[in-house]
Amino acid sequence: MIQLNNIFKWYNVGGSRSFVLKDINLHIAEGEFVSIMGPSGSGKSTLLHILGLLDEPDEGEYFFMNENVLGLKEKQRSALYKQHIGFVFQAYHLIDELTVYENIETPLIYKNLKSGERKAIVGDLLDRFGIVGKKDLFPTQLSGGQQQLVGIARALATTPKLLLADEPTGNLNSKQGEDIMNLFKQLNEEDGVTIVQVTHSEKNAEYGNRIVELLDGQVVK
Ligand SMILES: Nc1ncnc2c1ncn2[C@@H]1O[C@H](COP(=O)(O)OP(=O)(O)OP(=O)(O)O)[C@@H](O)[C@H]1O
Repeated sequence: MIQLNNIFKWYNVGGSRSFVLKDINLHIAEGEFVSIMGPSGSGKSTLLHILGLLDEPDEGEYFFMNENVLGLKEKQRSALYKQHIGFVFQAYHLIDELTVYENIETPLIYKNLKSGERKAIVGDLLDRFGIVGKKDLFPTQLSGGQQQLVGIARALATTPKLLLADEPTGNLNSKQGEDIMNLFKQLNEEDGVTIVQVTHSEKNAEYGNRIVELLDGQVVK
């Protein structure tokens, strides 16, 4: 599903290159549940954003579902994202002016689904996540755990093949974190969703089946 070849990412700082990712080679097969670990600043989020087509490397190749992603035009890349990828952010990134229902519905509007279809999908997700009673509330009226559930429901609305999550439990208490990890495990095992998460937690990493360890922008394990 994912093949990264010799990926480099750098920023120009004070006239010289400051490398964030150095020669990353990574293969992730469909159906895997991978955890990216490593110290702060090692490049985990940058790598996840590149995998999610939200950022681009400065050098290297990225094949996602056999497409040479870096050769694509912005419009094609965004179409690929909308069709196959769901992204869950640590800080939820919900739209405060929209209700829970509308937040989950947003990616479906971008996908040009008809109102009736959108309604059915959002209804199912609200049900599955046990938040039917919250559908007319705004994000600020929810707890952190509930907001993250909405973030995950929104990421899953388009039934992505690949779910990317950047510290999805970072702002949650341990019970909420466990619930989300169990949900990821279930999505991976029962629905076949490929998952890549960034985590600082060994315990969370154990829910997956493989750990990729980054150190100073390089894969060390
Ligand atoms: N716009 C930028 N200009 C310069 N350096 C940047 C920029 N964006 C990110 N970096 C640097 O890239 C490095 C990697 O950042 P990244 O967020 O990928 O690390 P991380 O491993 O996810 O860290 P954390 O665990 O703290 O979230 C950091 O040292 C950061 O300072």
